[in-house]
Amino acid sequence: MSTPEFATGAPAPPLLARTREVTDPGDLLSLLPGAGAVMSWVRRGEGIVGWGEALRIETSGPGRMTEADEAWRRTVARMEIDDEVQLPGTGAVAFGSFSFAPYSASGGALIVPEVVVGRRDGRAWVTHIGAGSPGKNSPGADFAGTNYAATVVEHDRPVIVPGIPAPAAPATPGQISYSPGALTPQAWQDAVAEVVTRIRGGEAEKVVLARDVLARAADEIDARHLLARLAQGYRWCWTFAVDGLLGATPELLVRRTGLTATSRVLAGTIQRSAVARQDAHLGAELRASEKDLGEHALAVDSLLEGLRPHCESVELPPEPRVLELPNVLHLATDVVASLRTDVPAPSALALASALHPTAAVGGTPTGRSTEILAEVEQMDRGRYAGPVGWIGADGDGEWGIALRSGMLTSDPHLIRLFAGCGIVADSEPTAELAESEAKLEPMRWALGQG
Ligand SMILES: C=C(O[C@H]1C=CC=C(C(=O)O)[C@@H]1O)C(=O)O
Repeated sequence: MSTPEFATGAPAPPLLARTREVTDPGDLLSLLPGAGAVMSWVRRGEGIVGWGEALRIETSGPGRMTEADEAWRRTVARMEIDDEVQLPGTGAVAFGSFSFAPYSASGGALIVPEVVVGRRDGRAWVTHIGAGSPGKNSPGADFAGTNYAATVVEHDRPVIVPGIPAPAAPATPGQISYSPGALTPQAWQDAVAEVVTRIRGGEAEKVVLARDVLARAADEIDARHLLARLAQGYRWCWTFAVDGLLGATPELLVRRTGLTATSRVLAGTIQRSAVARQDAHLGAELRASEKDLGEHALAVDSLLEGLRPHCESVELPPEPRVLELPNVLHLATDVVASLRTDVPAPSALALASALHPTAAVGGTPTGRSTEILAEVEQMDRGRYAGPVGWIGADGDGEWGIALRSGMLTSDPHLIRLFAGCGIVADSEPTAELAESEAKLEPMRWALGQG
């Protein structure tokens, strides 16, 4: 399978994207073939999965998202799009993920898969993307190399599209052993204490401090096993996979649908107790916690600051609500905004670029807090806590914040897991370590056998 790459300044090869409605293909994630890169943006059974690489756009540096956005626009302008379904996620689609830090060696990538399968509001579709040579432009075009067998509904008559048999079920990774990443748990607690001292000294108001943990598996790690588990256990999160980064995030940086932008801001956390019925009081406790409300307000403010210049109106509830996940409860605010009509609307990716990093993953003020976390964490976060999601040909798309995630490495037995916690003046190192453990739980669970 070829993986064309091009510098963002170079002309993109012309591509043809063809979308057809199909009968329901069942669980989207179980369609992912074993070999090669897999892509996912799935929540509660809906969304898109993709595989193969028709095109890859790689960028780096502070302009990594805006450059990718421009390269995508140029690519789309030269594409031929034959889309009979016309829903968000149909037609030409690129999955993407971008580093948290501007100068991270991880940079960012937009990947156009060869095959995308999606489901939304009870309708399902398959998109094939390939070289748009003249012979492939006819309605009955043959997409060589297609590896998805689908029943396409054309003129109300099912037509079988040739393909290879359904993929075999992914293998479990076997026994897992964990070891500290950049900092041991004790060293990370010391780092939390240092950040608290710096915050009390007036250097910043809030700093989100992250840690990494290495998970080594006895057998090779199959991303599809992790994705299936995450989607099963964390249905209300977005189960994502792009370029080796995968996870189940509860936080939506921005979704653009036409002139509407929506966002789900999370900050302020309480761990759930092992016994669900002992949880009843936790939501009220979280909603009354001055520390958590303060952390949350800063995250909302940072989002609004980035969003307002692009909007005619912004709506949000006066108080955060409590979002219940299997491992933690979060304070959550859903924001809905109408984009300006007097200027061309920024794409979903351009909006993600304008909003990243919010104080849910960076801190307040943004500049100083991100300097502090870079000094104290002693690691490159890579793509963790950066924007992850997808963009369509019209600029609509969804970008989450890559939380509750792991990055596959060149060693097929090794994955690097991440979790971070908002640190404010009255944070307590032991409590923050426990909170980070709770945030690692989805990925630990996904690696498990159960
Ligand atoms: C940085 C993470 O979570 C953020 C999102 C929700 C709640 C958070 C908190 O309470 O600290 C964090 O701001 C993470 O999961 O790695």
